[in-house]
Amino acid sequence: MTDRIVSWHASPSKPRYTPPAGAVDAHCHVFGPMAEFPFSPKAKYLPEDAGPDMLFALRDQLGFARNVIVQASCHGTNNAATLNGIARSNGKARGVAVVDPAISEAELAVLHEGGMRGIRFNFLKRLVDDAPKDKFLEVAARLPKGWHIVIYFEADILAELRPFIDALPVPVVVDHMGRPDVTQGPDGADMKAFRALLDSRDDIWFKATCPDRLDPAGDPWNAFADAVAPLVADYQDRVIWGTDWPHPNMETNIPDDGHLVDMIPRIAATAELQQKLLVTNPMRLYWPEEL
Ligand SMILES: O=C(O)c1cc(C(=O)O)oc(=O)c1
Repeated sequence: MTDRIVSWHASPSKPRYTPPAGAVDAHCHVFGPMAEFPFSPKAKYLPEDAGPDMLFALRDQLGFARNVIVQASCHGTNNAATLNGIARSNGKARGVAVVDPAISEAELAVLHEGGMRGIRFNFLKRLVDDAPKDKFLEVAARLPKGWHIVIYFEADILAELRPFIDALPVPVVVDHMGRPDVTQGPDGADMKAFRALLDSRDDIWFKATCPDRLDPAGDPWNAFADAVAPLVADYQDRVIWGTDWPHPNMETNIPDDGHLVDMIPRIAATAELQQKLLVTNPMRLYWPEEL
């Protein structure tokens, strides 16, 4: 591994769109700081430090109230950096862990105490060495009460993953909609397959995230808006939103986070949809005791 990557915008703009009170950035990460929380020896990228102070400053600038910090693959199965971010948030962050499937119930309870409310299974070959479905199913069956599974995969393996997803015994949240080709439009093959997945169970949720990763035409990401708005409207009670800051691996076309926030009214046109996307839905998953 060579140089450390800076994958985030140096001076994101102030968004024109103002999120509703209590809005949750429900997909973001922290990197390090490395001196305190070293990266995994198996990490596929080595980022510069992007710690909790930076995350919370961005949260405030963008007009959000809370964060869900998802353990990034560069930290492997050591969740210390993510737990540190949650601990320093004054109750304004919760998280999703990545665990060794052999983790004990006692260790899972410690993660729950630390604010974790789910675990992530990552199927992207460029990010992880292996994704053992049998072991994932085993640990999925013994999660703390109320937890869910976050799953990250690309559209071309959705068909192959269907039996595995069907067997997951808790609610499932799909990262970045399983990376559909948004240039196919709202009725393209990838969106059809993803809708079929959502129709197969009413406890499969998704993140309407990452125009920067999914729309090759770049900002203002018009194909993303066209393809995703109907999905948000049709499945409005099980969709959440996040910045994806600090945008792991984005070395070119790094998004302006203010512009990402300005995508929100384009995929959720009414105040009612925005309230569900940014407040009600993420609160149901991450702070249900407050509802
Ligand atoms: O597409 C990616 O490169 C990516 C990586 C990670 C991670 O490294 O955890 O998380 C994401 O949400 C997206």
